[in-house]
Amino acid sequence: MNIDISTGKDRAAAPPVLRIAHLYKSFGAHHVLVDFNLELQKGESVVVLGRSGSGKSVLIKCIIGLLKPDQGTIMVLGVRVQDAKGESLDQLRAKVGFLFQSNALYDSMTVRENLEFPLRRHWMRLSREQVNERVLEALNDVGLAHTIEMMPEELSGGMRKRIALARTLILKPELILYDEPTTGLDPITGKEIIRLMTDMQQKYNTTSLIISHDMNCVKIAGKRIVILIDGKCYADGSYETFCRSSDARVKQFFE
Ligand SMILES: Nc1ncnc2c1ncn2[C@@H]1O[C@H](COP(=O)(O)OP(=O)(O)OP(=O)(O)O)[C@@H](O)[C@H]1O
Repeated sequence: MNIDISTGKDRAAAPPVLRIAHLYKSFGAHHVLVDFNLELQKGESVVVLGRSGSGKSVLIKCIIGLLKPDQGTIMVLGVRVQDAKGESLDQLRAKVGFLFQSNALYDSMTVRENLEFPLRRHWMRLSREQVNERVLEALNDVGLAHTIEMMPEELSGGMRKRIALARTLILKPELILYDEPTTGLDPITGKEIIRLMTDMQQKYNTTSLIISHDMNCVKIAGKRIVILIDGKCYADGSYETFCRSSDARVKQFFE
């Protein structure tokens, strides 16, 4: 049996939410991802840790279909991302949430309108009342119901990150991809965001893939950590295991 360290479940029992097999991506002679492999089961939270320029963003862009891999397979919820087009790509995108490093809020829209936007795009059949309920639930989840009529520019960086998280959660995604979620935040606010992410992951039993080089993020959110070195999954384990590692390339992150 292949037991998952974060959920205690047999990895082989259910199909993975995300399966990346033999992924290669180069830019000219620069080989960024070289036979990268990773599987995430439902409910898992995995942090991909890597130095600046190691290929974390390239990895996430390949997963969401923004970059085309040179070789390999990326399966998200049973769909091969490289083959998904039109309606099937749209359906897949509704099930995968993405928290951008920049938050990507619309500055000309209120918080309410920012949250309604993805709902209107993917859940067109919801009534006005249902939309209101979903917006309020998402805002309550992140503790910011009082900001509903505010503009993004009136919010602090930490609040904007929370609103961006609420906007991701509103579609109740099965998989959430986080791109450096603590960038630009002070360490205390950063920790609050990570705790909120882990609370939400438990509440909705979502699967999370977080790319980061913030060790607070790794410690709090990463029950399972994958270290990206030389374009590969160099090591896969827990924070505690890596803290005890004698491998110099692992130790450089955990010392
Ligand atoms: N579109 C592109 N064209 C050419 N090279 C690219 C492109 N996108 C990324 N790269 C290169 O791929 C490498 C990995 O970039 P990537 O943005 O994935 O790093 P990262 O691990 O996310 O770094 P950071 O933590 O600093 O954000 C870099 O050397 C980068 O210059």
